[in-house]
Amino acid sequence: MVSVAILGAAGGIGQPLSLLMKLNTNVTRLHLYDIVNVPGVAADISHVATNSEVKSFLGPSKLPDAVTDIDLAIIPAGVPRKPGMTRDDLFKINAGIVKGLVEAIAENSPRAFICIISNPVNSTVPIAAEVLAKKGCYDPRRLFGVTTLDVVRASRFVKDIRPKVDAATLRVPVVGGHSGTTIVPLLSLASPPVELSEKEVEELTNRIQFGGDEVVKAKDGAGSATLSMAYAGARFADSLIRAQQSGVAVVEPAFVALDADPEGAAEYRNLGAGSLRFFAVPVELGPSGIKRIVPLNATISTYERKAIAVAADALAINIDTGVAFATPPAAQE
Ligand SMILES: NC(=O)c1ccc[n+]([C@@H]2O[C@H](COP(=O)([O-])OP(=O)(O)OC[C@H]3O[C@@H](n4cnc5c(N)ncnc54)[C@H](O)[C@@H]3O)[C@@H](O)[C@H]2O)c1
Ligand SMILES: O=C(O)C[C@H](O)C(=O)O
Repeated sequence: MVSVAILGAAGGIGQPLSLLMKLNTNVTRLHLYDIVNVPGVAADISHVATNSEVKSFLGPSKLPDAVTDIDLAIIPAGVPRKPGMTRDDLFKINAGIVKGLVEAIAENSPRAFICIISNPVNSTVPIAAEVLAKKGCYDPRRLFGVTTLDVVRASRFVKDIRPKVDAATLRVPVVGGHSGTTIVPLLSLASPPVELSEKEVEELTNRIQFGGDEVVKAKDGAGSATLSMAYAGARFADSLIRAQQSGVAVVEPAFVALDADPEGAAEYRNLGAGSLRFFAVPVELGPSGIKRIVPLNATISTYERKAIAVAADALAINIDTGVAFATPPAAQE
């Protein structure tokens, strides 16, 4: 029995993500919540011939029911970028949306896994952590910023310059955060290994860091990545569900609290994460969420080390911004 709530289910990501979760045969109940249009989305998806039940929840008065008795909440609610905007420009609107949704989850399903897609992930995840802590139900092993799209892009973009590579099985670790230069692909640790020149590494790194901008530009005012994000979000959710159900180790990247596994985090702290509370790392998932932060067990290049240092400076600001929003400085005393 796996009950999943998608909050923001009528949106560009929410709709295809809801469909993909309806196709997931491990899901038994699907709660679709939005502040607009969600009855139609739910009615439509409910006709797909899989065994799960689909229920629609429209508007804030239905939010508590939408998040009652759920195992997993996926949050793509909020505004997307338009050309010329950074993800941080979305903070003003999305911070409050994420805060309200996570409060409702904490009150009604305090043990649910929470996957946050809403940008800026580098700040919305710290907001969620603060909200959960205030509600007395924060477990760092159960809260995830979804960064799967970054590794999906990394695999695909390598394929673009090395056509013989299998994009579906190539794995490139991506660490740091989820915006611009906070996204740090570790191409030297691609598995299976890929030989790349210095110039290729620089160009690929830049493309992976700014892959989101390619889509924002191409959509020309109509939003940002939705379909590839729905694929990435469904992949992450499926990994989480499989790990919980079967106990089989599944590794995925995510932007998580490093204190979910202080021992596993040590290597990343030495590589440049320093004292940051949150960082994107590969995590091994198990029945209770994060089982461990997976070590790289390898030496990264000087270029990658420098990129992590750049990422860490920006991330410190993003994380502080999120924490200060959820717990204003006067209240932190
Ligand atoms: N983590 C990632 O890799 C990643 C990738 C792509 C997009 N995103 C982010 O995901 C978010 C959603 O993008 P989109 O393209 O689906 O946007 P969208 O505008 O198409 O959809 C957002 C949906 O959220 C709903 N919504 C707004 N306020 C809400 C509230 N308080 N409660 C519930 N639902 C609410 C809207 O009604 C809408 O249906 C954006 O912030 C975007 O930047 C993240
Ligand atoms: O680029 C964006 O604003 C959306 C998302 O974070 C992405 O990486 O595609």
